[in-house]
Amino acid sequence: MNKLPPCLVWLPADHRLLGDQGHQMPFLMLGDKYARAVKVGAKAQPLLFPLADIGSIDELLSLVDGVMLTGSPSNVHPSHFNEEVADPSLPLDPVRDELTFALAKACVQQGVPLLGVCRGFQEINVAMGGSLHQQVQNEPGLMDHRESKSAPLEEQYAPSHAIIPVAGSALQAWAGGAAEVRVNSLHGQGIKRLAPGLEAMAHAPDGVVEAFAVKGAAAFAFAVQFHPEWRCWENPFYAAIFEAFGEACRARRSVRLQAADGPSGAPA
Ligand SMILES: N[C@@H](CCC(=O)NCCCC(=O)O)C(=O)O
Repeated sequence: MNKLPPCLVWLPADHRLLGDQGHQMPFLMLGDKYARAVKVGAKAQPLLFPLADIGSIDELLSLVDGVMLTGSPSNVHPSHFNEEVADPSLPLDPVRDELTFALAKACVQQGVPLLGVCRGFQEINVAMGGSLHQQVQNEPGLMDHRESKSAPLEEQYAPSHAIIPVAGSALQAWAGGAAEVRVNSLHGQGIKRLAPGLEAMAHAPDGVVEAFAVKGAAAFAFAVQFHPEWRCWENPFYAAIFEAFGEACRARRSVRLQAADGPSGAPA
């Protein structure tokens, strides 16, 4: 029996300047924990397409079985929801914005499994017509959803607040039917207006949307504001998210390989 090719998941890179002041160079970066969660949690092969641009999206999507939009210290540029930058000291990544907005919409249109995490969650919402609070902690009645940057990483990514799953949602199933589940929280931006094509799957105690599904999506199309990639193999809730994503990607691989073999199923 022929061995199946690996299940491939595209994770778009961050664009960052690294190096000493005055000698900084542009780098393309992907957080280890995102790639590791795809490999260990989804049992798929993480993939980078350096310098991928809007024009190459369709060609590159034909090569993969899923897309994961990761978190990042950079913010979605507020011009995408018609606002000026509130705090210019916070990092941006307009190159990433341009690719991921188009990529998220292409995944939904083409039925490519899509998982968004933190910044990726925010990107999908804005790409589909929603908006963000730029600094949730400054909004009356809302919590501070940021981490303590001086704390050890284990503390930064430890559960810090509860979320309440929406009854009947996929997130409630991933949480084993729990009425609430505790998650980590490392974000300053947050959903202000949920895009019309999205439906909330969970809220924080202050009402901030913490997870959503794409309405009527042909394939897996979910996003979460928290970080389930953090040691997902140690947390059944986080693990269930990546297991479901991996299953969706393997289903896509079957369809993709059949299409590559042609209508008769024989190699084209
Ligand atoms: N910058 C946005 C998104 C926050 C985010 O993705 N945090 C994680 C950064 C580090 C990591 O990749 O885990 C915001 O502040 O809302």
